[in-house]
Amino acid sequence: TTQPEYLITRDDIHAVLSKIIKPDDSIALLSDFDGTLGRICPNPVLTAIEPAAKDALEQLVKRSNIFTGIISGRPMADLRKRVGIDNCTYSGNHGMEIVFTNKTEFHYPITTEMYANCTKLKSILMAKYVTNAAPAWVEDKNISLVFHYRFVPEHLQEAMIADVSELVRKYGYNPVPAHAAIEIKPPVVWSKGHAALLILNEIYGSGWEKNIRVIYMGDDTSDEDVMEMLKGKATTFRITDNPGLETHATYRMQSVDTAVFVLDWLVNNTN
Ligand SMILES: O=P(O)(O)OC[C@H]1O[C@H](O[C@H]2O[C@H](CO)[C@@H](O)[C@H](O)[C@H]2O)[C@H](O)[C@@H](O)[C@@H]1O
Repeated sequence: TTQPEYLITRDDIHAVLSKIIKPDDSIALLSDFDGTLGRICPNPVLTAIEPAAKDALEQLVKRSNIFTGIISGRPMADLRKRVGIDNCTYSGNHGMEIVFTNKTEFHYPITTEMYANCTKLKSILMAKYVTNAAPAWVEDKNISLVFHYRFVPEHLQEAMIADVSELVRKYGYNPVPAHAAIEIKPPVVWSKGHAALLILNEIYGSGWEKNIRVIYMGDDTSDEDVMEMLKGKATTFRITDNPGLETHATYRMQSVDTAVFVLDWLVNNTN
């Protein structure tokens, strides 16, 4: 299938943005965090928001015609701390947790059985795969897990991914590929895409797609849910260094630097 345009240069991005956004438009800027506003690094505790992204966001949150929201796989509290900007809506755990600027919170209901399975799954994964020989590790996000395998020798990774995915499915959870990791999500019909729609409906009311310009940027498989669900209602950018990657996004672009360029463009070209 034909894939969307791969925007390489700043001129490419400028040309696209100036076509879709006029200075006085009402804009909803939604973004992913890791790999979009902060660079992917070996350990999630080391990730910080790119200083230029923070500078731009700090200016954008003050604009009355711009709404900003960040939707991440990280737990909400961790995300909020790492971004560190007030007047921004935060959604964590792949959309299952949301906190609006007026402090209203949304939590997708997780059953006791799901919590119990998550705990069981964690201890089985730890016992089976977190060894000196295969230094994988499990990130516990309370209602979801991440199995990180970056430091597992490459020749062991493929079989390990298959085994872990099978085990996750056995416990009714969903394994989703991520950067050197498997995101382990609870069996619920709720994604970053559902969170994006909930946020937009909450902020603007139904029918927002007629008069709000929505932008979404993200770099991972879980961001594809937003790109698919907002098709025709938003302009979405998939960040990837793989020119052959298939995506639901409107455009593809290369890196955190290009995401920062989008933020700076909004600062300089909107009122
Ligand atoms: O939805 P996001 O904001 O993109 O968060 C997705 C996951 O990000 C983190 O893991 C990823 O980034 C780490 C830091 O760069 C990297 O070490 C890891 O390999 C990546 O998978 C985070 O640890 C997860 O909880 C998030 O779900």
